[in-house]
Amino acid sequence: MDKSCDQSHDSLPSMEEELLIGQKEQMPAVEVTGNVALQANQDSKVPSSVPLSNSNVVLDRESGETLAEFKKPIENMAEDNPLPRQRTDYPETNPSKAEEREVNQGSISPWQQTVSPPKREVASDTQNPDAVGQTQSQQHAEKRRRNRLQGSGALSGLRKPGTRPQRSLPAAVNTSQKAADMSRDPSTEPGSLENPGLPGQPSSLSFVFEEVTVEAPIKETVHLLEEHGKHILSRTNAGESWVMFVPNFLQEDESDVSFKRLIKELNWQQRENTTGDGEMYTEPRMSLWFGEFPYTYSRVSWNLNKEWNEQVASLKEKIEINFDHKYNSVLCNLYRDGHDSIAWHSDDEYGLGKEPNIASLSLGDTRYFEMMTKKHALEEKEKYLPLGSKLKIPLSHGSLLIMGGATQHDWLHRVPKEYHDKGIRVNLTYRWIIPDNRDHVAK
Ligand SMILES: O=C(O)CCC(=O)C(=O)O
Ligand SMILES: [Fe+2]
Repeated sequence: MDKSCDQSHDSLPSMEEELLIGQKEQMPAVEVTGNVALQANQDSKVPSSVPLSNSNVVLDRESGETLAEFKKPIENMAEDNPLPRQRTDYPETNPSKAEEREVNQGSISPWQQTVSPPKREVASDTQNPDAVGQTQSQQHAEKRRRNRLQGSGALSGLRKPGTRPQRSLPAAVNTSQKAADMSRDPSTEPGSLENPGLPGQPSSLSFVFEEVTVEAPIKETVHLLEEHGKHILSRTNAGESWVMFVPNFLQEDESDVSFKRLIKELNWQQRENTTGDGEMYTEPRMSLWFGEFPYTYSRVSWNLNKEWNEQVASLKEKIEINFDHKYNSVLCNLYRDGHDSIAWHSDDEYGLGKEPNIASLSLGDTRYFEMMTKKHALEEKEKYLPLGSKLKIPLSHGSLLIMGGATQHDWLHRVPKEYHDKGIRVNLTYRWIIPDNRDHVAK
């Protein structure tokens, strides 16, 4: 266990709402431009057939030097990888296929349950056999009672802590338009209890209601974590989950130099991956692996790469000295702009051991790192953060985030796409591959 982490205070994360999140732009002195094609063609230095408009060129603002050029395959950039990099070590914690898709499409918790609405309901008390013999006020009271019961029944027992309640709102539908549709469903055939109109025709007196499940306009609870220090997230049967956040781990000038060097010197690659259904997709980011062992996550494998880049190695040493923890490998990620992302996953490969310690150093534009508890952890009793809520950590230029304890077992994390101007961001996630487990890195 990381000694320096044990020494630090176990403070709760800030409970501020998302509204308080402020963008602290810390743009290093580099410039990304997509207009080089135009300039190049005007200068006639580049053959016009070269499709440069599909690329980002990174310029050093001070020297004007080109640091790197990244191709942007727009057709692949539009979508995030369709499935998260979900590992299979702990199958009971994995969201189902359908849930995984939801996770990638939006901010719905993967364990959120959908309330199946009853197909149709008749909302006309005047046609209701139960209403016969009742006075008008009795009928109104009965109607209110039914509505109350119906309202509570729609959600009872189905919603788990932390999920957004789904409200079933009745939506009036045109009965004549729906007549053909209704005749296919015996329970809504006119004349049945559900639809007391005459057989063969919809009742002119009754309104046919269709229950539509809509997202309740209730904001998901999002906690912003931006305070320096160790934060205990949860305690479950698997143990304590914690993160250590050091917003200014590197000085500004050290961050700037590292950022430029990493962009320029690393042989960044955009990898192809495969979904659980066997569909190929291009990862929406660039990456590179350094380590004395090969590494496999999802269905992407990296060969061992012992030729450590000098800057990546010296940053590793700096973290090791400060936090008394050793790392023997690193997955480097480069997010070209806000369209690049990494989907919900946990770094829980067997080769990383039971309680992986992962040190994540960020350089360049600030991106939000989001965390949420896995399904199984929701059932646990002891907790600090309300399980099911989401955590947002602004990973800024020079910041360090260490994840430890049961975090990979009980929590998922991602860097979502952002649909406003975002510059390049480099992230180095240092890990320790247990030599004895190295042959089982792939699952
Ligand atoms: O870019 C980041 O901050 C996260 C990267 C990550 O989660 C990973 O490489 O496993
Ligand atoms: Fe990760």
